[in-house]
Amino acid sequence: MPAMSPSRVLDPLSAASDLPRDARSVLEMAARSMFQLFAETAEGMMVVDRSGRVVWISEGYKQFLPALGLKDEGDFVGHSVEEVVPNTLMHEVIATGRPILVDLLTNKAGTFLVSRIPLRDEGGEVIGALGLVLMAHPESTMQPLMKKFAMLQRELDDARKQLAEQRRPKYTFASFIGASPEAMEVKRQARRVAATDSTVLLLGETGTGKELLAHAIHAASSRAGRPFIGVNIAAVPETLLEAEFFGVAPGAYTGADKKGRDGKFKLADGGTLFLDEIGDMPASLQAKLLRALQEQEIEPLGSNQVIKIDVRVIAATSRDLPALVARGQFREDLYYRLNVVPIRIPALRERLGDLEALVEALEEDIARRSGMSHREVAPGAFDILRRHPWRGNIRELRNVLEQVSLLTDDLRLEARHFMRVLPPGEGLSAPATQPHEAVAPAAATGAPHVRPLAEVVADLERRTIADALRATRGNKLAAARLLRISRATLYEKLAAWPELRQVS
Ligand SMILES: Nc1ncnc2c1ncn2[C@@H]1O[C@H](COP(=O)(O)OP(=O)(O)OP(=O)(O)O)[C@@H](O)[C@H]1O
Repeated sequence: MPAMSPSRVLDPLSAASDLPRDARSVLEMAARSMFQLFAETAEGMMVVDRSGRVVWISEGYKQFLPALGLKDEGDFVGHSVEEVVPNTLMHEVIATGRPILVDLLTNKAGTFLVSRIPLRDEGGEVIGALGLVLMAHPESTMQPLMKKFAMLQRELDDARKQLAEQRRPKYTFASFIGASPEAMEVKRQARRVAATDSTVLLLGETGTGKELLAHAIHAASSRAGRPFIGVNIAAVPETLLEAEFFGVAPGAYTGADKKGRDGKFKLADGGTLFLDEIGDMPASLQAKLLRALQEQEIEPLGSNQVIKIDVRVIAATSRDLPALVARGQFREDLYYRLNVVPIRIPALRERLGDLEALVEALEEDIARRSGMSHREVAPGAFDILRRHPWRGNIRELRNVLEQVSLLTDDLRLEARHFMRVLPPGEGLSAPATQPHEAVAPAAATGAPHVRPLAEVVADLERRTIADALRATRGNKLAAARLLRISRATLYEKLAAWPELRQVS
């Protein structure tokens, strides 16, 4: 059977017959040159008729004949394509009229990246098909690409796993240690609210376990399989808060944020958003937050589109919100919107019945994490622990246990060990240290007792920050201004002295 000329096979664009002659000839030329281009650039090309018989092959295709066990073109053209090309799907393309644009064909000649396109007559009926070998042996040519792809895929899987790990609730109700009536009441209220979708307001001094409880509520809710996203409002600079909450639309900024960025509300979609230190929410953003809570929709910065979200909010504060409302520093409507289910977590000094269980659990956790041996706290030491005011609550208790464990190798922690880190009369109301107090006469020797400089400086810093917080009635932004430091720096310092967060 003679090879068919390309123009007969590809009678171009029957639909163009009613075009002006010029336009029609341009289209015909285009079709012909496309055919020419494919024939020359593809590694090989063949045309089969409607019965699946090969009617034409390109020069390039001839290179594959020996590997197919054929001597020359005569052994190929005129034969059924299924007979000469094992595993071909050309007949399927003819039967369905649907192209297979990219496929891998493997047979005795090797593996080929191929493309198969049906050919139609003027009436649209399939009259044959065109087969292209785009790439021979792609497994070797594309191996570096495949390797890179596999590596990127692995990295993506790892990152996804890590993210899921981070978003998985860290704590459950079992992590909230305490069996005192006060602790049991907190757990009862939290369990009850976990079964609903209500907004929760957790109230309590710093370190009482508000964040822990927020995780536990999320873990016990129907949203447990979705993200838990936390934002510490006080720790984010005011100018960045809006973007942090609501996200940034693509193109709103140049540079790093050009592509846009999802805000915490969007990231928490379907799950729980924990707003820590809600009392520090700047007035400028309170209205926007109220709208997000009420309408369950947000508007990313630089966009004029609203996005629907489905987020359960758990807010927390150690500050006196009604007092902030009374002073006009917190919107009343936002306060009522947040105060749907308030849960007050008692301070550690109000539930000293839990002290032993907490010490036991925290000691175990410290030993596990640090690799140090497990320490036992002697009964006598508990007298001291019970007398301490614990302004930093369970976080402070944990820090004290950690400090004492580091100071001694003794497996039993006695009162004397704790006395080294819990000085008697410890209290924030003590008068501010004057610089000369760094050198005080040592009672026994009469020689001056010189304290390490870093200790004295830290002490002074702590008291000055406490003074600033007292002067501003706990308003951290105002305190930072008084101290002429940034809000972020103030929060860094407060992380070291959490008990100061209560000062107001
Ligand atoms: N009932 C508890 N049982 C065990 N550990 C607790 C308990 N409460 C708090 N903790 C531990 O104390 C530390 C402080 O808790 P958390 O961060 O939840 O307090 P917070 O009230 O959110 O503090 P802040 O107001 O300063 O953010 C954490 O290490 C937490 O695991």
